Amino acid sequence: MMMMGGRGKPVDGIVAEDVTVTYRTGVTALKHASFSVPRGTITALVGVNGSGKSTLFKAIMGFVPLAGGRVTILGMPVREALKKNLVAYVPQAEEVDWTFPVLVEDVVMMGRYGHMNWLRIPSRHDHEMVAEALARVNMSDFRKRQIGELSGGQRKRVFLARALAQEGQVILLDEPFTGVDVTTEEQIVELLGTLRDEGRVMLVSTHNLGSVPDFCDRTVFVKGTVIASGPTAETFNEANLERAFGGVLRHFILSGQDLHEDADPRQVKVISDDERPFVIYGAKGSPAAEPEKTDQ
Ligand SMILES: Nc1ncnc2c1ncn2[C@@H]1O[C@H](COP(=O)(O)OP(=O)(O)OP(=O)(O)O)[C@@H](O)[C@H]1O
Repeated sequence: MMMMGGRGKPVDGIVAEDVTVTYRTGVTALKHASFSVPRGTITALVGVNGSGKSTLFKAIMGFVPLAGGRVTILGMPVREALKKNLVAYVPQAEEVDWTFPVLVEDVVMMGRYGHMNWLRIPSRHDHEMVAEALARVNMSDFRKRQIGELSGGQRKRVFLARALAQEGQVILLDEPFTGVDVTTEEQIVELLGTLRDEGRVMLVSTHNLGSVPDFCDRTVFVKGTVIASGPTAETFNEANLERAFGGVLRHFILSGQDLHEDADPRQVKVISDDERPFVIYGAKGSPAAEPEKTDQ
């Protein structure tokens, strides 16, 4: 069944309208930011360090008070969506205390807490959901391992499994590809594609610009506010990249024509302001097609 708004309009996944966030220090990290993330899409959140990506996540998670504007999730205020366990968060590696002695399956079970009563005694269904989530990220064999013993990519997959076990309809992923090998990245991208087809909402912050046109239907460019957002095919262009990363990137060559002969054809070449070329990896060519709206 398609979720409908008051006037019969389909309800978007995440809608941020005119959002302003000012920290207690007086720093305004986001000013008048507006964008929407439709259901059944993967949306990239891109911008330089300090541009406000994490702040935007915090606003969606209800972690910071808004100085202005509003955020709705699946047509509900943030508080209500959180209460209903609809929002799952896959954190950056730095936000987690890896020395804390906890097993992989316990981390994933945390995703079930919101579904349990205050005694937090897992039911058979909870155990099944944990096993299924671990299987979906290919981490079943690691379920009895301490989280601290895992590689960066394995840790990411465990937190993705926690989001799956939570049955989050809105999944926020903060830098899921940092410290991850190519195979894990491919597995995560494939899983995100499946979750998209299930009609979930995914917002992914990433510094891996090259892969954005590859797997993100939409892109939100952040620089103290949302400077552009929309289908990747329309927004992921040199003008917006220049506006968001200007000073850092001078050229963004998608054509591949200027690439070295022996370069990987999937490379996208970027030349930084100080003329030092660096390369980020990803496909050139056509961005992911806009998926058809699913009736769910
Ligand atoms: N808790 C806080 N208190 C005060 N200022 C903060 C706080 N968190 C972030 N800021 C400031 O808000 C601005 C945006 O920071 P934010 O962490 O949202 O950026 P980001 O785009 O996520 O950066 P990165 O890519 O490095 O993770 C920065 O100027 C930062 O210094």
